[in-house]
Amino acid sequence: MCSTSSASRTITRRWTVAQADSQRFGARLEEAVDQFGPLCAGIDPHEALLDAWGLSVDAEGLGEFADRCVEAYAGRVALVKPQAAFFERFGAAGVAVLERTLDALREADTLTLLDVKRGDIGSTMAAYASAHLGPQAPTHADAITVSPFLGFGSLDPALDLAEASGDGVFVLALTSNPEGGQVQHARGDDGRTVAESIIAAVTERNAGEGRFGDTGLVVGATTGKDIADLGLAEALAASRAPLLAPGLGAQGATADGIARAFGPAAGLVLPTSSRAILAAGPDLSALRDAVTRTAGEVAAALPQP
Ligand SMILES: O=C(O)c1cc(=O)[nH]c(=O)n1[C@@H]1O[C@H](COP(=O)(O)O)[C@@H](O)[C@H]1O
Repeated sequence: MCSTSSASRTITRRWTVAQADSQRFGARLEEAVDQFGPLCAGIDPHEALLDAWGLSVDAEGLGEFADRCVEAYAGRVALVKPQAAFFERFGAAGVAVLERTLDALREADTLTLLDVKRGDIGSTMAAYASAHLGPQAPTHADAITVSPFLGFGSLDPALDLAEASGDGVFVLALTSNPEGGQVQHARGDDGRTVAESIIAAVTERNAGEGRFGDTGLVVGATTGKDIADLGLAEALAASRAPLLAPGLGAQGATADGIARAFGPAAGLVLPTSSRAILAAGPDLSALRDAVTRTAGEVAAALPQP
């Protein structure tokens, strides 16, 4: 009797842990990458792309653009990254399109990373986080990008809400723009670069997690020379952080170049492309072909463990 109830408690506990685990962002991402490969496809409705697709440069054109992206991306890639700026520029109507886009991808079981690069003092950060993380959030994504340059600790409200709700956070570390080094390569009193300190803080958060922790890092696909010069490849490989690597295609990075640049960390990289894929639109089958081709190139260059 006693042993039966202890066995059933063990089974219940195992089930609860397994259920919680499958709801964690890192676990969901791992499943998606296993199924679709590591490509993250971006939705960046630049004005030039709206024009090229024959759409009006307003919330209506934006809505048609985003709907077409959902049709092309859903069920074809591990992760889709809408860039909030291109929606917010159209005000409330643009934000409504963003909400509808995130909901449609969720309905299709495709993970979303909302690129909002939020960063503020902790109390304000909590409000930013509640806009996007957790099921109560009006503009809910599976993960968001955040900026740690007000100090890593200022991100705590977002990291804590993500942990509580099973969502993820991607922390900027080494960005793809040339100006980033001015801040990210600077060294603190301990001799470490800012980028290295951010990687260390994320590694601490991901301790004990599976292949992907819930806290990712953003490391531009074009930063190969910096990764080598600053000696960061081993630290990235040990971080358990999904490594969002924007810059594939339009910014000059290639899938093979990303594999070389990240070396031992290559198995954690999510190469990210927006304009290079979107240039294939507006024709839906051409857009789908571009997604499939890019996903194939990325999967071949970055074999999964
Ligand atoms: O956080 C990002 O996504 C990001 C970080 C970075 O270092 N560089 C970078 O380009 N990005 C974003 O990634 C996307 C790159 O778009 P494409 O250059 O068109 O592929 C844009 O949405 C950028 O805002």
